[in-house]
Amino acid sequence: MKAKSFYPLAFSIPFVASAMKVELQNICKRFGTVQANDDVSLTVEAGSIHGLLGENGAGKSTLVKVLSGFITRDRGTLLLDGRPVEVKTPADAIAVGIGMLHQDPLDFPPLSVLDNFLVGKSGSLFTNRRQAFRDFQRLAAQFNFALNANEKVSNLTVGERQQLEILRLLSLGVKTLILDEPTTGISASQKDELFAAAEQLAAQGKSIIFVSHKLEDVNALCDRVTVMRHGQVVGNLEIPCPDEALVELMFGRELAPPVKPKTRQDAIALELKTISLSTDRLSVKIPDLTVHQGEVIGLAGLEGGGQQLLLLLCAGLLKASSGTIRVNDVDMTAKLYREYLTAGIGYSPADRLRDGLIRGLSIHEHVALRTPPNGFFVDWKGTLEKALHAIALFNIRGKPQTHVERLSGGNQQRTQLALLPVPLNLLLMEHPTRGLDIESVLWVWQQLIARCEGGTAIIFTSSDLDEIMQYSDRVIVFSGDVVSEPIDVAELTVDRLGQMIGGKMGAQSQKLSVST
Ligand SMILES: Nc1ncnc2c1ncn2[C@@H]1O[C@H](COP(=O)(O)OP(=O)(O)OP(=O)(O)O)[C@@H](O)[C@H]1O
Repeated sequence: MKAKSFYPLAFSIPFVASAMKVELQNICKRFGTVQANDDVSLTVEAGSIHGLLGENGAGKSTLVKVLSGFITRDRGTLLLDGRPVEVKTPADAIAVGIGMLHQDPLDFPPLSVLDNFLVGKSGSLFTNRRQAFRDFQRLAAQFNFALNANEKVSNLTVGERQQLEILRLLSLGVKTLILDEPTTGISASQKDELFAAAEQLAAQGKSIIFVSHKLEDVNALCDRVTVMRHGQVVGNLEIPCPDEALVELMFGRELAPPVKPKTRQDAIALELKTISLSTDRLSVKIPDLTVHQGEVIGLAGLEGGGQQLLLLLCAGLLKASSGTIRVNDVDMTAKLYREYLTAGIGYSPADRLRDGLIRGLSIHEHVALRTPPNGFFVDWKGTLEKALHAIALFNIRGKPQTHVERLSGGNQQRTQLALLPVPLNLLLMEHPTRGLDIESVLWVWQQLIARCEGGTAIIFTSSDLDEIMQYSDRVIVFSGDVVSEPIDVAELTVDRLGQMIGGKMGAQSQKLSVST
C-alpha cells in the first residue's frame, strides 16, 4: 500500500493476554413504562464464552449496553475481577477493557478499513500509518481475516465490517468482548471465522459475551448460557443443553414450526427473460424465471451477491442491462419505481433502520406516511387507530408514539411487516427473519404463508439455509457471478446448498449456461 509517512507518532497494539472476570449485580434499567432490566445478575468467568439468550425484547441488548457504557443503569453494580468499577460511557468501558461489537457495526463507511481501525486511538490523527498498517496486518493474520486495509468500508459485507470492528476493539486493549447477535447477516464461512476468533480469544483468557437467539449458535460456541425473559434472568445453564429446555426457558412453552402447505397456483405472477444485472462490483446473468402466484422462491448465496440485485430489479429499484420483466402479464421493464408500487410489488429490505424505517419517526408517523392522504391534510385520528390496530395485529411491543429506533430488532421487523400493503402480487424480502427469536420467526412465516395462500408470490433471500429449505418451493443459488437455474427444493439438501454456494454448482449451473 502507499503509506502516508507524514504521521510522526507510532501506536502499538497492547497484546496483553490478560484475563478478566465480569460480574453484573442487580442491574435495573427502565425506559418509561418498560422495565427492560429487572434486577439482573450475571457472572462471566475469565477465559469463557458466555451466551446471553432470550426472545426479542427480553432485555439482552439493554444489559450489554449497560456493561459497555452505551446506557446508564438505574441501579446495580459492576465488578471486574472482584473490584467495583464505574462505567458511564463507552470510553469508560474501553478504558477498563470492555468493548462491544454491535449488531450494526459502529463504523464510518466512507473511510478506509485502516482509517476505521485507527478510530478511538489516542493521537490517531498523528499516527504513523506505516506502523498502523503493519499492526493491522499482523492482527488480521492472527485471526485469518482477509481484509484489505485500503478498501472503503462501504464496500465491505456486514461480516467483514464485524471482523474490522473486532480487530479495532482488540487493538484498543479490550479484554471482555461483547458480541451482540454477531451471526445475523453473515455468511457460513464468516461465522466459522468468527467462532474460531472467539475461541482463540477465550483461550487467551479473554471473556466473551455472546448475545443471541439462535440456539444452535449458543450450543456450538458457548460454555454457559444465561436466559432472559421479560427483563429478568430465568435460567443459567451449562452448555451443551437440549434445545427444548432452552426454548421452554425463553418462551415458557414449546414451539412447533408451521407446516408449509402447497400454495402455488397456476396463474403467473412474474416472468424474467434474458436478464443481465450489473453494478461496479458484480455482473450476473439471471436464468429465465417464471414465478407462479402463491409460490415461494428462496435465493441462497453469500452476502453481497447477485441475489440482492435480483430483488432490487424486481422491486423496480435497479434497471437490468438487458432483458425483460413482466408482473401479472404487464411489461414492467421500462417502468418507474412508483409504477412497481402500484403494480402490487412490496419490498422489505434487510437493513431495517437504514432502508426500511425512518429513524426519529414513530410507529404512528410511519403508518400515516403509508396511508394515502385524503385531501390535503393528514388524518391523524384515523391513522392513530390504524397504528393501534397494526400494533395489536402484529403484536409489536411498542406504542403508537414510540420512535422506531427505540424498538427491539424483532419489533422493528414486525413494524416493517405491518407497513407492507395488503394485498400484494409480489413480495420481495431480504432476510425476513434476520435478528428474530424463534417464536417471531415462526410468526413471521405464518404471516407470509397466509399471504401466499391469498396468491402473493414471495422471493426472499436468507443466509439461514434451513430457512431457505423449509419455506421455499424452488431455490436459486448465487455463487460469485454464477447463478443456478431454479431448483425444486425436494431435490436439495442443506449440505448440497452449502456446496453450491461455495462454487460447486455441478449440473444445475451447466443447464443455465445453455439457457442464457
Ligand atoms: N432507548 C429505548 N427507549 C425505550 N425503550 C427501549 C429502549 N431500548 C430498549 N427499549 C425497550 O426495552 C425492552 C428490552 O429491549 P432490548 O433491546 O434490551 O431487548 P433484546 O432482548 O435485546 O431484544 P432483540 O433481541 O429484539 O434485540 C424492549 O421492550 C425495548 O422496546
